[in-house]
Amino acid sequence: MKVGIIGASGYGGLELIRLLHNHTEVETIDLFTSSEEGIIFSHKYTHLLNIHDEPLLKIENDRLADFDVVFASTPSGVTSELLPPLIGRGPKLIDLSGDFRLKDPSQYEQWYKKKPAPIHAIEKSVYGLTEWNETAIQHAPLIANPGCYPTAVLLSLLPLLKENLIDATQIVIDAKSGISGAGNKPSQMTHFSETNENTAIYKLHQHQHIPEIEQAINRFADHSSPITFTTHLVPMTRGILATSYAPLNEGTTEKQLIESLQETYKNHPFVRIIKETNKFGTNQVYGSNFCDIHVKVDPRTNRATIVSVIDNLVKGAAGQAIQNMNVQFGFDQITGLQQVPLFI
Ligand SMILES: NC(=O)C1=CN([C@@H]2O[C@H](COP(=O)(O)OP(=O)(O)OC[C@H]3O[C@@H](n4cnc5c(N)ncnc54)[C@H](OP(=O)(O)O)[C@@H]3O)[C@@H](O)[C@H]2O)C=CC1
Ligand SMILES: CC(=O)N[C@@H](CCC(=O)OP(=O)(O)O)C(=O)O
Repeated sequence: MKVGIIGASGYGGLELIRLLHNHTEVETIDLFTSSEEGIIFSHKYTHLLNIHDEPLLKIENDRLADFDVVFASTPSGVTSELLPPLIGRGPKLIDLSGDFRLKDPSQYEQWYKKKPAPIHAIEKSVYGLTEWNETAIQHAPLIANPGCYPTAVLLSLLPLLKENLIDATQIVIDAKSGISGAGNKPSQMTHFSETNENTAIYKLHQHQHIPEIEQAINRFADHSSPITFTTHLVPMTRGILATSYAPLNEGTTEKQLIESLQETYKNHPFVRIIKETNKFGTNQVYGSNFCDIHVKVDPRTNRATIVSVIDNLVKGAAGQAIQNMNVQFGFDQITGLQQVPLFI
């Protein structure tokens, strides 16, 4: 199949390239740019020498319409204009940005502070949390790939919320991300001298993933309480660790929590439930499409601590996008995504 990537030079784009090169069904990968047309890609990124020595292409709808699938990995506010004219013109569309995730356009305006996508396009888009929305993804013309934090949080919480094992009104989520989550554009926030030897909380109560997580909890687990969600930047390149705390509902045991997770994901190869562990961290999924989940009850407080880890660029972005492509095209979900984590 023929693949096009818009935003190829960004972190999500580079990860798509890395993973798609091992995909047995992919014949060609063409790379698009909004700012560096004609630049030889391997001159910009030496690690792609002898792999992508062709020039970057200008983004043009007629050209994009020829692909089987087009991935867009661009900043928010770009695909809301770029992709709607391509819906139904041929390629399956997979958007890694937040532009089509929120079903209520006023929420997008409020949290992203940008103009929302046209409502007809939002209505056609399907939320790409693969393990929870596979049937809809199969027929979707446009996939709204989930945010990195929501992927880690939702995969760990949805089974327990859906089965009413934990108190949905009292969820507190404390999440930490590596710096690649902020993309390749340098900023004050990601400057080495301000991130090295530092851990910082950011976007307190204002993070754009709050409404995305709440929307998905409502949709897939039928609870509508607001969540407390905080994000932290830690001095590492990749990885997200999300720790959620929730009181147990009457009668819930730790065994039930573990069994709920195991049962939910028994046929899902990328979600691993880690039963016993003293150490649980982002390096156990680094470079892979796994989401690992661990849950433990504190009998002193009767609260559950639910921890999950992903690689933000793989399961949190490019890997899940390719998993969704596999579902759309009827390939085995693991095709191209069997990388063993780079532990050390
Ligand atoms: N980094 C992460 O861990 C995750 C990111 N995301 C989301 O995925 C998207 C991409 O993220 P990421 O790769 O990190 O971002 P980057 O900033 O690293 O890359 C974005 C790329 O988009 C292209 N671009 C910029 N402006 C435009 C424009 N106006 N039109 C077309 N293309 C444009 C640029 O390439 P060029 O100048 O060549 O056009 C740039 O390289 C974002 O929306 C992000 O929020 C989602 C999950 C995780
Ligand atoms: C470390 C870091 O800055 N991470 C980004 C995650 C970006 C992302 O996935 O945002 P979208 O919803 O726009 O896709 C953030 O917290 O905003």
